Amino acid sequence: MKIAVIGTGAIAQFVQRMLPEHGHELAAILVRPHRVDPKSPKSVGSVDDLPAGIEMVLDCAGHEALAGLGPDILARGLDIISVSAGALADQQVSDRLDRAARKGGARLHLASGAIGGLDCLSAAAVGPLKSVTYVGRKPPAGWKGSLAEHSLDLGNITAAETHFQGSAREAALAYPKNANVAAAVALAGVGFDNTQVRLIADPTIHKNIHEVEAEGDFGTFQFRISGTALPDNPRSSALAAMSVLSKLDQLCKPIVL
Ligand SMILES: NC(=O)C1=CN([C@@H]2O[C@H](COP(=O)(O)OP(=O)(O)OC[C@H]3O[C@@H](n4cnc5c(N)ncnc54)[C@H](OP(=O)(O)O)[C@@H]3O)[C@@H](O)[C@H]2O)C=CC1
Ligand SMILES: O=C([O-])CC(=O)C(=O)O
Repeated sequence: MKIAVIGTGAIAQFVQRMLPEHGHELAAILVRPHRVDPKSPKSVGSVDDLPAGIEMVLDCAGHEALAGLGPDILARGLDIISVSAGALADQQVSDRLDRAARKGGARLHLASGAIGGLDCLSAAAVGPLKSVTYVGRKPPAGWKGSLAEHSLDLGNITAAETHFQGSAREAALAYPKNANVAAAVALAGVGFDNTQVRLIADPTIHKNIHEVEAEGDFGTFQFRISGTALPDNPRSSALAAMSVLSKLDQLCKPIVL
């Protein structure tokens, strides 16, 4: 496929690097207008400047990019694969994306991101589900630049500290760079308002640990992943970048899991 990637950060760089190996062509890199690289013909500063023939847009940039650029892209009939599930916690953003996708006959595909087990949760939700809880635990550096800094001295904590407890909607809105997993779990399971979330800064760990527990007519479910962060961003797990490519692969296959 001929691909446009939004962003040039840790996830975007990983995805851009891997595209040829997965049989795709990186045709454009969509950045903020003032970030356009005059030395790179692929660098564009607006949806209008995307070259003809793009078949898929990969949002590797976060909530602001999906909320700001997503509707225009979808309304033009272009599908998006996005890492920014948490942006949908804002009902207005979600409605705008939904309307644009219907108008353009396009689809917004949410990458599973740094978590797994979403297939099990969404099947179990048919049951229905009784409860879903998600606990996100990262080393202090993984919470830099987030709301955690308001309640914790991240550089000096010596034991695990909870800095957020509430619904997935509150988590996703308050932690746009850290709680997309909470949003994905919510969307697969019992929704933004009924998913209970706890976020923890833990100086004793070196991985991003995500745990989900669910209960319902299907039985019980426990999921735990200990994810390696991307070298360029301790906030983001490598699996989140990998999940963009695996979603892209799935969309290209005649037989899908
Ligand atoms: N689903 C999941 O499990 C996960 C999701 N994420 C989401 O992915 C996002 C990106 O992660 P990561 O790559 O590590 O972050 P980085 O901070 O390394 O990179 C973010 C990139 O996105 C660009 N960007 C942000 N907003 C816009 C915009 N409106 N238009 C164009 N470009 C934009 C930034 O450009 P600039 O420098 O100009 O701001 C930068 O190039 C996170 O913010 C988070 O929301 C992250 C981890 C896991
Ligand atoms: O990358 C991770 O481990 C999780 C993350 O940032 C998110 O959920 O937004």
